[in-house]
Amino acid sequence: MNNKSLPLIYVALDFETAEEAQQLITQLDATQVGLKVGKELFTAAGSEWVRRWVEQGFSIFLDLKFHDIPNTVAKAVVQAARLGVDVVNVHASGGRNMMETAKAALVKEPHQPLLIAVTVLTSMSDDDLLEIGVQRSAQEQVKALAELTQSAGLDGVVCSAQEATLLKSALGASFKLMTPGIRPAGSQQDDQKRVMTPEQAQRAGVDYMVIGRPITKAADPAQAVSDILASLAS
Ligand SMILES: O=c1ccn([C@@H]2O[C@H](COP(=O)(O)O)[C@@H](O)[C@H]2O)c(=O)[nH]1
Repeated sequence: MNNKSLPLIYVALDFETAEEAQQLITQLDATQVGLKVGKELFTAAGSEWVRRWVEQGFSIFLDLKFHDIPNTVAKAVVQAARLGVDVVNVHASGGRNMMETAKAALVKEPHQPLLIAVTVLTSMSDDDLLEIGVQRSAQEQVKALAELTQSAGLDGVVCSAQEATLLKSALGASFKLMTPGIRPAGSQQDDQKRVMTPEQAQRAGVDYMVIGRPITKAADPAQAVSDILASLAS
C-alpha cells in the first residue's frame, strides 16, 4: 500500500464520454477531490484518459469491481497499478483465493494502489439480498465479507456509511472504508438504498466518500463540492 494521503471525496465520473468528464474536471481542484472512474467511462474512454488525469495530479479510484478467477483478477489489478491509480477494487464475493492472489500480485509493483473489496452494493437492501439467496441482513453480509477481505490481506472495503461504525469497531481504524451512497440532505436518493449524508458519514468514521450525481448533476458542480466540504469542516 502506498502512504500518500488520499482525498476524503472521490467524485464519480459517470459520463458517456471523456470530453464530458473533462468538462467537469476543469471545474474541480485536485487538492480538494479525487476522481472515481467506473465501468461506463472506462469502457467509453479507455486507459489513456485515466493516465492523463493521473498526470493532471488527481488521485484516481479505478472502480471496475473486478470479479473473475484469481489469475485474471490479479493481472487486471496489476494493470490498474501501472496506470498510476491510487485505489482499485475487486468483489469480495470472488472469494479468499481471488483476493489473496490479487494482493500478492500487487505487492510486487513499484506503485501500489489501495486494494479494496466491494461487500454489498449500496443499491441493495435486505430484500434484494434475499432474492439472490443471501439470508443475512445487508449489515451482517457486509460484516462477514469485510472480515474475509481483511483476513485476505486487503486494505479495506467498499460499503455503505450505514455500516461504518460497526466495521470500524470490529476491524479497527486502519481498515479503510470507501463509501458510495452519499446524499447531501434534500438531494435525490436515485437508485441508492443504503444512504447517509456527508456529515453523518463523517461522524460514522468513513475514510473516503464517493459522490456522483449530487455533484455532477448540480447546476454548479464546483459550488456543490464547496458546500459539501464546508459542511464537513464545521
Ligand atoms: O456499492 C457501490 C459501489 C459502487 N458504487 C458507485 O459509486 C457511484 C455512486 O454514484 P452516485 O451518483 O453518487 O449514486 C457510482 O459510480 C456507482 O457505480 C455505488 O454506488 N455503490
